[in-house]
Amino acid sequence: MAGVKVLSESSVVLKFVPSKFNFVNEPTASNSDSIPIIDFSLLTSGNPDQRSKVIQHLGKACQEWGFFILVNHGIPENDMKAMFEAATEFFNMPAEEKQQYEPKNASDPIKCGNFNVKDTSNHTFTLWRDYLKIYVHPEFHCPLKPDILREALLNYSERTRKLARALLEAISETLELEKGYMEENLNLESLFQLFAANWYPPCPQPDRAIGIPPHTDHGLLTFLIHNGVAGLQIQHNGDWFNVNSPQNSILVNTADQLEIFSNGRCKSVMHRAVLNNEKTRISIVVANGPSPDAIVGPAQPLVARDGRASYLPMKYTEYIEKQLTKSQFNGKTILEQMMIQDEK
Ligand SMILES: O=C(O)CCC(=O)C(=O)O
Ligand SMILES: [Fe+2]
Repeated sequence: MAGVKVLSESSVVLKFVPSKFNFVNEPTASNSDSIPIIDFSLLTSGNPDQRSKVIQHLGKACQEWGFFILVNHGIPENDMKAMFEAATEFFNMPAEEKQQYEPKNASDPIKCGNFNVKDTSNHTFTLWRDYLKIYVHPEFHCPLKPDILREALLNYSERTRKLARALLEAISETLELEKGYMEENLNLESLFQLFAANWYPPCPQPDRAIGIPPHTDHGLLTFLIHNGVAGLQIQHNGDWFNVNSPQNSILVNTADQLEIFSNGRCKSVMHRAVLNNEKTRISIVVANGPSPDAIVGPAQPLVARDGRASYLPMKYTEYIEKQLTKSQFNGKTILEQMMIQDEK
């Protein structure tokens, strides 16, 4: 498990992508001025008029895009920097040190390596990315090295957890659910948090490989920050868009459990990470889900309003397990399997 980073830094200059990475990519994406931007500070300290406008805007962002750029979110820049530093130190450690985290079971709390997936024609390929994934809540796990990782991660997971709960409360309001309904039903006090650091080295043929192919995330809300190198693309009404975000913003996407809970109102956005041939891209991702034990189905008041449930309920841990063990890039996604077709 030498990893893509080692491969890209070896003394042999790579001109072509080795065949195991080959993935037929359709990298075309446009820029858009309409990707929603949400000012978090107006939710917490705006006047009532400002606040109700942000709530409206937030509801629209979740329903139409399943994605928004969060600014003035209150997480100090230094806390984000600390995460990039710790992740860089981790990826820079010798292979022997990282080897202990090579995945043995899909549910191991700390994993690192690179990832093989199957494309739609059942052909296996490797992603142009090294990753580190850690379960950080309700149980906190952390590699012993590098030393700086533990404190940075404890702090960042706590801050993002608070932010996730505040945003979910606001989203609950956009769904016109009673205050506390989502908190209680999904037991957000013990919300599940998965931390991931993604390392995408420069790629000699960026359109012959991919960082992460199109997928949706399994939780409620995913937070992503990156080192200033673009690469995230999202799908909207069938077209792909580049996400160009202001410095220090957090990219937030609505994920599968929120689509299910909202009975289809919030959209779990399809997204992918593309490569470039110049710069290493690093992304720091926190996936926030319901409590692992929560049974997630459409919220009852919404089912009553709609006259039907559009998704089947499932325990969240089972959902994660299904997604981890079945390649979602091949055939029906787990989310599609949960949908109840309209009887017409
Ligand atoms: O690095 C990115 O831009 C995308 C990461 C991502 O989608 C994920 O980790 O689920
Ligand atoms: Fe993702």
